[in-house]
Amino acid sequence: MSDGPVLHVRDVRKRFGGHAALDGVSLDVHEGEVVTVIGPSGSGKSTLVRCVHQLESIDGGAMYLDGELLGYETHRGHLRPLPDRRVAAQRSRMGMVFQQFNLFGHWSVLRNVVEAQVAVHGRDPAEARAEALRLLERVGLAGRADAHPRMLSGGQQQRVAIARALATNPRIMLFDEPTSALDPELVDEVLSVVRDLARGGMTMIIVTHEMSFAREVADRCVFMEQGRVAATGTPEEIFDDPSSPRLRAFLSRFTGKTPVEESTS
Ligand SMILES: Nc1ncnc2c1ncn2[C@@H]1O[C@H](COP(=O)(O)OP(=O)(O)OP(=O)(O)O)[C@@H](O)[C@H]1O
Repeated sequence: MSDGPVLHVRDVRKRFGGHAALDGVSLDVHEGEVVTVIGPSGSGKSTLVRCVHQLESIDGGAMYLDGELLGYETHRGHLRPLPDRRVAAQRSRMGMVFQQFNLFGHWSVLRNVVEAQVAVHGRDPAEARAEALRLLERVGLAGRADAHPRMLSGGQQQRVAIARALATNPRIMLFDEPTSALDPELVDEVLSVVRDLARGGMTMIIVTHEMSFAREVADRCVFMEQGRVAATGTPEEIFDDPSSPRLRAFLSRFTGKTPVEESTS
């Protein structure tokens, strides 16, 4: 572990065909910090966390976890991609929660939370089971350990996914719109688990369209637009005193307030 940020993202670029999904994104996330990422559809929010989790390769820039370069190593003075098993090891130091839960449907809830601990971290199965039960308790699902995911509501499935992501004791949690696939009445139960993690000092990046939550839970908020970080600041700076007209216009969609027209942008 280094004294620097847990996650350091420097000038990261990602293209899909001719389109720049990330156009030079830089971001530091420090120990215990909660960073929420907001912005219009297609602005690159999901791509950013997917690149950090190495589900997408990057075309430029660099990312470091605890000072260690992600996805590449230096070999004879040149960078080369890391072998898959080392990518997997780096990935296992981050917990990712997806919009669509991505649980294994043929496994019980308990096994979903146990398996990565045993397979990736080589944890003793009995220890992994005890840890999984502790985490299921933490997300309010200790009583559903033997259920299969299809027997659970979307909100419950997402809480299992959070428990699973926590089970490998990650340095950082990455949430990619964790409530977007949920019926409105199930959103709060998931947000309250994320809120508890924030209070507990977990380092997190949360991509979300839930504006009041993005404000409430964040130490720092990032507004993305067209593959760039268009604004970053404290929740007060972003939500109460938005510096750019485009940020104001974006926020007005959620508050219903009309932004003040300005000639420059
Ligand atoms: N696998 C892919 N192949 C091609 N284009 C992609 C791919 N993934 C993302 N993109 C494009 O990259 C851009 C950024 O997408 P991304 O999903 O990161 O945006 P977002 O801000 O998360 O949007 P949303 O809020 O709708 O989820 C979009 O133009 C999108 O169409």
